[in-house]
Amino acid sequence: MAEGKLASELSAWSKLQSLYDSKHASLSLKQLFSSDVKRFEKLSRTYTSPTGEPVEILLDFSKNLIDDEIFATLIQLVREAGVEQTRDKVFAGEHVNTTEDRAVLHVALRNTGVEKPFTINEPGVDEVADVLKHMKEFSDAIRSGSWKGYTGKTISSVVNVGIGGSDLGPVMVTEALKSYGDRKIHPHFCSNIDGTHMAEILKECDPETTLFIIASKTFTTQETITNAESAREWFLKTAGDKKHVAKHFVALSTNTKAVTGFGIDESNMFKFWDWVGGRYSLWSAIGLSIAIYLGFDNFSQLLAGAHAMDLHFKETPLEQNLPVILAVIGIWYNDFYGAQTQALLPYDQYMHQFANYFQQGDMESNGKHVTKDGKTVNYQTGPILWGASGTNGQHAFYQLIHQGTKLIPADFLAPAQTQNPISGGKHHEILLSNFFAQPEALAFGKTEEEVKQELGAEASNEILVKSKAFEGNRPTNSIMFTKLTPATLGALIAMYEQKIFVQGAIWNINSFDQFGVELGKVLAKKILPQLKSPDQVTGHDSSTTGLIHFYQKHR
Ligand SMILES: O=P(O)(O)OC[C@H]1O[C@@H](O)[C@H](O)[C@@H](O)[C@@H]1O
Repeated sequence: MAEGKLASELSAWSKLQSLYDSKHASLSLKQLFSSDVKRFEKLSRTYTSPTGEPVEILLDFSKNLIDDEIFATLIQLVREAGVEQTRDKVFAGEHVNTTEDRAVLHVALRNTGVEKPFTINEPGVDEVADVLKHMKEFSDAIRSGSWKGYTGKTISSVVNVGIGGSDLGPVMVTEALKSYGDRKIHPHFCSNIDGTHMAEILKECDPETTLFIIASKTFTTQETITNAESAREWFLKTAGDKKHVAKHFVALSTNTKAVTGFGIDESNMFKFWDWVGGRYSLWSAIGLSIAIYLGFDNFSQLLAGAHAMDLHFKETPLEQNLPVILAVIGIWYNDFYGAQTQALLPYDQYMHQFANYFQQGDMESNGKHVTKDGKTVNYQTGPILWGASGTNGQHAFYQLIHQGTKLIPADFLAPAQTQNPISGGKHHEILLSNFFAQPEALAFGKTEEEVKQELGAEASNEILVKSKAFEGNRPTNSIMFTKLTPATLGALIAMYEQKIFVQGAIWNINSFDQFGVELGKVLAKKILPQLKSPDQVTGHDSSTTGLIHFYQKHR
């Protein structure tokens, strides 16, 4: 076990460096495939959910710049870094979030009412079932119409007011599982402090039929509290009496005092615990808007799908373990090839928020340069994560992935079955043909010879030949699943969560704090009162002062 060590001090790390040095110039996907007809068989894994609804996920990682020796050494790195021991500490409720002295137990949120639950003894874990029950009762009441607004009408708009982890998960999941949603209920998500966000949402809502869910782990986040106050002001303008707030405002939080201070009744508060990180909280009470929109059964399926992936992650040998494989492939490019980014490219329109969601999940978790022992790392940590849904990305940024100067490892994801087989399934076949074609083109490219053959008479135009050639050898993972069901989505999210965990454990950083977001918040609070007049603008550099003065002149 590697406590206290930088990843670069591990012997597998040095071995990977020398493998990179000796092999990278000659590693060719074309050659790797032609020399081994069983490459796909060897370098792909099928996940079958060990519990719950049947979920099948195929991870094909054969189109990566690895051979047997590199893959084995990457797995050795996981062992040497003590990832399995750290994983077991997480599941045992040890305080692996050391800077905040907290357990990290989002796995406990999806561990209730499932087959083969883990035994986790941490205060609060025994309350999970009660909160889920409360969420079920409440979401059922909203959906059935038995919960009435202050004038006796049923609820038709639900506005989740939250930001970061209290927004992105519900936004992504309600979009991804829209085909399971109740179209009589319109979900809205207000996150930005920009008044435009709330103002535009309120234009679509009626105070008599709108429920506001104030979602904030801390209940101190400036954006959320300000948005919540404005929503309450808007509501009271019509409703008049403050007693009506109880029918239209509920809170999701760990902070009872601040919730009741805001005027929300404790019985309308859905609690969670400090061992739930914001970016891992969609499984908690933060998922209330999901449960209302999809129904509690679908929400439970989402949780059960994630639990099944947790079981796989905890119990499957490293070489067969999906999150582990994704993690080490990512490290290979991030730390040895110098790749700066990682693209997530789902070929499913419902997943159009997936990359946005994991921008917080990955970048807030692993955007750290200090190890758990306070040392500064001498290697790259978290990648820049980005992406968009296919085929839209193809017509926008794929040019750079295919022919640009940067190496962009990319995960392609797609369902075998569409939820919308319009025009006899024609759309889905076209979509999937693109999903299959892009990784193939990226891996194998097109030689100048092939271009010349195609060009015929124009083949003597050397510039054209060079411009039309694709060098290939650009790595991808392809991830296919049967259909985007709630359980499948739960498994996919958990798979990436655990991938992020494995990478953080190898880099020996704390993936569960986020102090990097604090400084800007503090400075903004200092600046806010200074905006009133130019003579109050003090204590800044000339650039910041100049910008504030410009605003004051033109407001
Ligand atoms: O849920 P809260 O407490 O309002 O926090 C919202 C977000 O606040 C941000 O500052 C944090 O970086 C996120 O991790 C968090 O999700």
